[in-house]
Amino acid sequence: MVLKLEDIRLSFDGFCVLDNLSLHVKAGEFVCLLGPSGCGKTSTLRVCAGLESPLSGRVMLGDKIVTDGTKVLPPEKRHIGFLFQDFALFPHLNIFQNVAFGLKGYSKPETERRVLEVLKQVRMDKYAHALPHTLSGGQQQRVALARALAPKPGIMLLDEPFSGLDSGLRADIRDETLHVLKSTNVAAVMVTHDPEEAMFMADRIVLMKGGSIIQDGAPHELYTNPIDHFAASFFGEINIIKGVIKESTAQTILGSVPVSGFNEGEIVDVLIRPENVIVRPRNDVDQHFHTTKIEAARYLGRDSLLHLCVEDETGACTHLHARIDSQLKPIVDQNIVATMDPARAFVFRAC
Ligand SMILES: Nc1ncnc2c1ncn2[C@@H]1O[C@H](COP(=O)(O)OP(=O)(O)OP(=O)(O)O)[C@@H](O)[C@H]1O
Repeated sequence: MVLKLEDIRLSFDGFCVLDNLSLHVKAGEFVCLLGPSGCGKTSTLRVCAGLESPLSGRVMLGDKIVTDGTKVLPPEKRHIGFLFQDFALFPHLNIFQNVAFGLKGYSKPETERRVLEVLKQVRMDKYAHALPHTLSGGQQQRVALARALAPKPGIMLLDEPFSGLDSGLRADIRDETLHVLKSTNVAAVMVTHDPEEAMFMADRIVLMKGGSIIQDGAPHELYTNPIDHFAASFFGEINIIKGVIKESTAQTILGSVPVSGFNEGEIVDVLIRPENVIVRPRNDVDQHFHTTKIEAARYLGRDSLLHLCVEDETGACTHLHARIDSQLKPIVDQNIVATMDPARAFVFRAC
């Protein structure tokens, strides 16, 4: 393991911010800390960096203990690379000097070789003599990445590094950052509150809430096998409908889902992603399906969003969202049949 956090407890003014948090990161692994604002992502990163003293717990970098309770090795002695939202380049130093700044104990020729090597890696070697203010935001972020990587850190810590960039540039820079980090095989821990960004970047996502880790796994595990309502709904909009347990299935207005561990007759929540609501035109043999109408259809580019009204036996309408291929042309008011793939639905105790 490159990084180990064990049972970290951190509080500010008596308010618990990290509650016995443990996290292990392997060599070359890209881990994203994901969660809503205030859940403790940045605090976790700051504990890794040595910028916070936890009440208890331990941090190890490789086999070295760098935080043991309140004994904290300072950040500059940890051999860690940092990349933050504000690039924090020194305005009076040119790009070469900015990157060379963190290289301690290198001879002059070694410094020159290493600086040009990392600038080349981020495609900024042509700008070695430029001053930071003459570069675009994306170029400055690439220089900041080169500066962080120059001393060959054991691990990189990234705190929302792309959030200051506009959306087109952000996509390019995060793609490039991922490839550069992967090519150097450095382990990385990145904070983000954007689930799409986490899925794009991460080998592993650590989902946090209220100072604790809720779920930890590969992006597809969190998306396809969420542990609870919060984890399921964090990765985008989700339909929540009621189900009744009958003979080991949750029976819903969109069909039944096989389950175990619930009591007969129990009311449960069934969570269905809009892309898992399947619609087709109603025909004569469909009497046993609930009456469903398309109330509105919105073209979103790659897919279309349908607002559906599914009527139950009493005529009450359940409003659901479905995402379908935008090539299909839905007709508003059309009578349809709505079902789902039960293997992609999530059943939880009603809350
Ligand atoms: N220096 C501090 N003093 C007091 N409270 C703090 C301090 N730093 C963080 N907190 C509090 O700790 C909690 C966790 O903050 P943290 O910045 O780690 O959350 P976060 O998940 O990174 O949020 P965001 O996505 O908004 O940055 C918040 O309630 C925050 O107000």
